[in-house]
Order: sequence, then C-alpha cells, then structure tokens
Amino acid sequence: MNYKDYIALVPDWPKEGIQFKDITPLMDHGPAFKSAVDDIVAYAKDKDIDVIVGPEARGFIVGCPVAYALGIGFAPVRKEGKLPREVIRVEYGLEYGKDILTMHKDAIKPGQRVLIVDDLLATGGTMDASIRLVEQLGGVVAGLAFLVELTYLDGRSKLKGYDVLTLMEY
Ligand SMILES: O=P(O)(O)OC[C@H]1O[C@H](OP(=O)(O)OP(=O)(O)O)[C@H](O)[C@@H]1O
Ligand SMILES: Nc1ncnc2[nH]cnc12
Repeated sequence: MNYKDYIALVPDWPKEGIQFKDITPLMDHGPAFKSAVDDIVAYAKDKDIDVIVGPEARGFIVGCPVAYALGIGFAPVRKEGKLPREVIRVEYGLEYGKDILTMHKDAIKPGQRVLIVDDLLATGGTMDASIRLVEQLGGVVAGLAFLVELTYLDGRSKLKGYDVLTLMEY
C-alpha cells in the first residue's frame, strides 16, 4: 500500500513556511488505516512490549489501536494541566513552538518494556520528551514507531540508540 496517497500536504499551515502533513485522509480510509496499524503491530510483535505510550493528540489515534490489537495497555503523554493525578513533566521544543509534556507517575512500572507511538517525527522534540518521561519512570524504551518521518528536520539525531520504525518519509 502506498500510504503517501492518503496524506494531504497543506502549504503554510499552521504557519507560513510549514508544509503540514495531514494524516486525516489515511485515518478516514479503513483499509489504509488498518494496514498502517497492522504494520506497527507486526513491528511490535517480537519486542515483548508491555505497554504502548502515545503523545497527545495524534499519538492517541495511532497508539490506541496498536495497544488494542496487542491486547496490552496504553499510557498517555499529555500537555500540561490535562492529567488529574500526580505527574512528572518535561519541557520540549516543536517545529512550530514550545510546550510541556506530562505523564502520570504511576503510568509505567519500573522495568516495563514500552513502545512509543506517534503519527509523525519532525524535529524529534516530542519523542525525545516522551522517551525522557518513560525512562524517568523506569520504563525500557524498546521501540519507537511513526507513520511519517520528515527527514529534512533530522529528528532521528535526537533518537540515537533507539529502534525506530517509520512507514513513510518526506
Ligand atoms: O517531532 P516534533 O517536532 O516534536 O513534532 C512532531 C509532533 O508534532 C505533532 O503534534 P502536536 O504537538 O502538533 O500536537 P497534536 O498531535 O495535538 O496536533 C505531531 O503529532 C507530533 O506529536
Ligand atoms: N509538518 C508537520 N505536519 C504535521 N504534523 C507536524 N508536527 C510537526 N510538524 C508537522
């Protein structure tokens, strides 16, 4: 399946100079969405994953069906002020801004093997922050999976030493 057929390229959004890669046509196409989720599930299969972690909001869309297919749990990474109980927090940079990400303190048990899933790797700031959160809680990051990688932003340089799957590159 050529997944790029289901990505809409939107110029100058959300800011001038940014080309936004819109995954909603892929989500809207049952066979393409299922195939993409299945590819990530296949990648996870031999990694003995205990829990899927996904950053708000598009990481939930991709990560939750992966967790469901594997029959394991999903732990959310959320922007500050969204999680109701005790959290740990990290600051991070984005292609178009800066923010704080948090996880519940009890979301990961020490030693649990984690696959972190997101829709897109841009500068790597979100994934780097998510890795730091998981590792602060004692989790073992066994893999990172994305639908889309923007190679021109070199997010991979922030992910050295980690096992990475991406389904399409721009
Ligand atoms: O590699 P980075 O430079 O960190 O960029 C990638 C992140 O940016 C987008 O999320 P965004 O923060 O826009 O939030 P959303 O999913 O709620 O739209 C995207 O879903 C990734 O999580
Ligand atoms: N260019 C882009 N398209 C879609 N999501 C993004 N997140 C960060 N950069 C992005």
